[in-house]
Amino acid sequence: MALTKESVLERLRNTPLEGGDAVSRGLVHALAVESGVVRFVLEGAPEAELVAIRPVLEQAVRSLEGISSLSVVIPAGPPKGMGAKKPQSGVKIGGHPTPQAGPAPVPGVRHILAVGSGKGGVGKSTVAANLAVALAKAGRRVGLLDADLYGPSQPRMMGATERPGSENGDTILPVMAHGVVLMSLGLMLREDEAVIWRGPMLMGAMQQLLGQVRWNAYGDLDVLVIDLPPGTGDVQLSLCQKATLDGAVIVSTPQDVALLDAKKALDMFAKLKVPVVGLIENMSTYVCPNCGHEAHLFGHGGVEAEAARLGLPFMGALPLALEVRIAGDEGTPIAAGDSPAAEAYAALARHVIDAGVA
Ligand SMILES: Nc1ncnc2c1ncn2[C@@H]1O[C@H](COP(=O)(O)OP(=O)(O)OP(=O)(O)O)[C@@H](O)[C@H]1O
Repeated sequence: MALTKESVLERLRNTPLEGGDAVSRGLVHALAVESGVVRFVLEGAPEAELVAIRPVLEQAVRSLEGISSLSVVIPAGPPKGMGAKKPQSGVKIGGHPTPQAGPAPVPGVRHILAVGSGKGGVGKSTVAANLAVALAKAGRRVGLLDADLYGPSQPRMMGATERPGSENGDTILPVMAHGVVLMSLGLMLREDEAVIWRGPMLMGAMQQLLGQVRWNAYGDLDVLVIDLPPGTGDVQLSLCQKATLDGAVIVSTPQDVALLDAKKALDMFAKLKVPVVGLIENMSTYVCPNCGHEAHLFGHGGVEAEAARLGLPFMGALPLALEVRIAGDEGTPIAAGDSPAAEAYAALARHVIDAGVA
C-alpha cells in the first residue's frame, strides 16, 4: 500500500493507547505526507502524556512501508486552556545565599547530570539542550536548568519565551519546551539585559534555581540536566555544595587548547567527587554538503584519545553541521526531529541511561 495520509491515519487509529487511539482523541494535527517524509504535531493532552505516547506512535508509523523520515512535534507549553494558571513570578533571583548544612536533594528530582566544558563556545549548551530533548524522547521525564547565569542561551535554543510564574510568590514554576521542563534566568530578563553579579550573588541564585523552582510541577523528574557555565568557577562550586550531582559530562572540541581546559574541568569534578559519565567531542568533523569532502577543522579524535588516557568513557563524536546551528538559533533542537544528528543525540541519551544517571 502506498504511503499516504490515509495509511498513516489508519496506522495511528490501529495503535491502541490508554483512553483511545490518538486520532479519535484528536491528538494528531497538521499531518503531512510527502515523498516518504511524514510529519505531524501531537497536541491536546498534558505534555507529559504526549511525551510518553510519542515513542509508541513513532514506532507504529516507522514500520509503514515507504517511509524515509518521521517528525512528531510536541509544541512548547501547555495547549490553550490547559495546565496550571501561572501568574507572573514576582520572585527575585540573585541575593546572598542562605546557610545550608551540605549538599541537599532537589525535591522531585531523581538524578542530576551536569554538562560542563573547560572552554567557552565548544557547544556545551547545544549538547545540554539536545541531550535533554533526546532523553525526553527516550521516555524519561527531564528538566533542564540553564546555570550559565552570565550567558543564558537555553530560552533561545529551546524556543521558550514564556515568563516563569509563581503560585505563591515564593516558588517559581518552570516552563515546558519540547517535552522538557525548563528554567533559565534568561526567561526572567530582557534579551539584552546583563547579569553583573559577584560570587555570593551567583551562589544565592544557584541555590534559588535548585531549591525554589518547583521542578516537579509537571510530575517528578528522572533527571535534571544542568547546563553549566564554561570553566571552573563559583557556579560550579556552589552547585556541588548545594546539590548532590550524580554525574557530569564534559564537552570539548578536539583542538589542544580546548582539551587543555577540558582537563581542568575534569580535575575540578574529581576534586568535588562528581563521577564523570563521559567525554563528548563536538564539532569533530565537517562534511561539505556540496561535494561530500570530510574536513577536520578543529582536528579529530583528540577527545577520544584523552578519554582513553584517563580511563574515562568516550560517549561519541558530533559533527560540525549547519543544521545543528540553525536548529539551535530557531529554538527547535535538532534532537527533536528525525535525522542522523538526532540519532547521534539519541545514542548519547542511551549512554546516560545505561550509566544509571537518567
Ligand atoms: N555540532 C555543531 N555544529 C554546528 N554548530 C554548532 C555545533 N555545536 C554548537 N554549535 C553552534 O556553536 C555556537 C556555540 O555553541 P554553544 O552556545 O552551545 O556553546 P557553549 O559552549 O555553550 O558556549 P558558551 O561558552 O557561550 O556557554 C552556537 O551558535 C551553536 O549553535
